[in-house]
Amino acid sequence: MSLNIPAQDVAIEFRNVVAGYGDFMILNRLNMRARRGAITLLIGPNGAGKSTVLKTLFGLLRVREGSVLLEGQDITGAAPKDLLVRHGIAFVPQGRNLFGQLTVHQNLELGGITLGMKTTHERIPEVLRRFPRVQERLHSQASALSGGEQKQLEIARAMLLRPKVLLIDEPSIGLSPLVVADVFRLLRELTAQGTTVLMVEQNVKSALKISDEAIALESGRQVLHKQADELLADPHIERLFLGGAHVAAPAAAGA
Ligand SMILES: Nc1ncnc2c1ncn2[C@@H]1O[C@H](COP(=O)(O)OP(=O)(O)OP(=O)(O)O)[C@@H](O)[C@H]1O
Repeated sequence: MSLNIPAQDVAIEFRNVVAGYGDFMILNRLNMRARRGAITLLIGPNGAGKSTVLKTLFGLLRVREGSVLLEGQDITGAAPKDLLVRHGIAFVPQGRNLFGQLTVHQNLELGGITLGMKTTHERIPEVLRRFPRVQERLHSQASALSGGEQKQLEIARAMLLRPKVLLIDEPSIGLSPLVVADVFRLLRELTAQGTTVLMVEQNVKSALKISDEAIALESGRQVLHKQADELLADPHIERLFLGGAHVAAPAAAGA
């Protein structure tokens, strides 16, 4: 089951993608499409291959078969640096990914290293306007920031490159619900400006509330692709993250 996205609105497409670690394949002929300018949430049980989708898209895992397309262009086999610089795909992985000993400003400078210092310095104030908490801590050591501020800094650093697509893996880990709400709000703002977001998040119900669409994976295949609000209203929603999303819901009594 899949939502029908007109070809010109498809930002990301996986066509029959096989990818994995060593001899063990995690994505098993995965077909999926994510809409341009939308937040698409990847859900599914542990080990379904959600993070593997992001890593494959960012060129960290080799595509063994099939192809990956960005706005209709074949990007299969491209290196992470090219995906970032030439194709505008940014990746914010799980956990902490900052240079803790450096200041917030220095982390931003490093994020813009491929742009050159002049452009980076022009863009830093522009990006920081959307991240007031990060701006306040500009000259602090990155490791001194709270978990939420660090995650915001990672997103700010990715936004310096004005990516078309932001891949974000489990942004809520270790953050309080209020801070998570802040991070989610920020992602919403980014899509309002045309960025496409593909997110993996265990906090499924909160994430669905700010997502447009959701794709459920099981054993490296898409088993469902629906509007986020439709899923939220589904009384059997738990099956999506426990597995069994493809099993038809029991018919309501009298239906
Ligand atoms: N570096 C690695 N080397 C070998 N196997 C790996 C590696 N990373 C992940 N795997 C395995 O690949 C499978 C899919 O992992 P992936 O992280 O994509 O799952 P996921 O759907 O994101 O689930 P989770 O919610 O558990 O992170 C898992 O069985 C995992 O053990």
